[in-house]
Amino acid sequence: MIIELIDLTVKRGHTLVLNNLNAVFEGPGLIQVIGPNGAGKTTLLLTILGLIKPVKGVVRIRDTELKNSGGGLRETISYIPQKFHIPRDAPITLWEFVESYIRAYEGSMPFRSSHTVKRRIESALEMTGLPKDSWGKKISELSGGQLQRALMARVLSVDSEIILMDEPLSNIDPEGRGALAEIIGKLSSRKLLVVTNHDPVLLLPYTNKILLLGYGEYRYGDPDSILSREVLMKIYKSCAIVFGEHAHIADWH
Ligand SMILES: Nc1ncnc2c1ncn2[C@@H]1O[C@H](COP(=O)(O)OP(=O)(O)OP(=O)(O)O)[C@@H](O)[C@H]1O
Repeated sequence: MIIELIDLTVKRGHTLVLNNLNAVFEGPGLIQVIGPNGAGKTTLLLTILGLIKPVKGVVRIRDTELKNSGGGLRETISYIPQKFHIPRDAPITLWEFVESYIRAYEGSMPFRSSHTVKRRIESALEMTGLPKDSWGKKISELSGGQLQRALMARVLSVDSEIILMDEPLSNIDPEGRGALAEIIGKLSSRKLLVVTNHDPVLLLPYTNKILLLGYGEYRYGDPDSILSREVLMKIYKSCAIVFGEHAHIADWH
């Protein structure tokens, strides 16, 4: 799968967030999208999803095998949002939260047995480290980190070719972060993942390219070229703390 961003220019209100952005995300592989708060990471994902209309330029999503085929490919995208509001009185359990995603995602596909669906839900919940005694809990009673894992479980339970993840590790404790990073890494060998992040280090071993956004500016390339002292200091300014030849991003997110 390929996502092409061509002259992509996006405004939120009167703010120019993305300015003439050109990049090609090619899968399978992991693309990290980094940048300071408000740089446009979420905006980019929403634009790829077609939820925000660019003022100029286009997003093209196509299959490497079916060049220029177009049409219908948006169904192959899953999305993990950064914020997910659950009404306090929502009656749905964690199990049903994942199940409903499979049913919605595969609504138009041939009927699958409840047994297969059950196995996929169990496996997705286990993979994300959600304990069995939480599976029957109301989704509104989960902690922020558990909800983040539940969102990941939903995506793992289906087989989309492209997955957009908005800060999937941000609410997770350090041990869980390592485990989820490993899951993300494994997925990236089969799928195209576009992951926004504030700290690129954990996912670095799996990362093909990094897109660094910086208020209308951007840099796109191999991790080595983007995580260089010069590039980070240009975008993060005083928050890029330099230790010898290395730069560290101190981001207040
Ligand atoms: N609904 C909205 N209406 C108007 N402007 C918005 C809206 N949502 C975001 N913005 C603005 O768009 C710009 C980019 O926001 P976005 O959420 O894409 O940044 P981000 O890089 O994801 O930030 P963060 O790291 O804080 O999650 C910011 O200036 C923000 O204030």
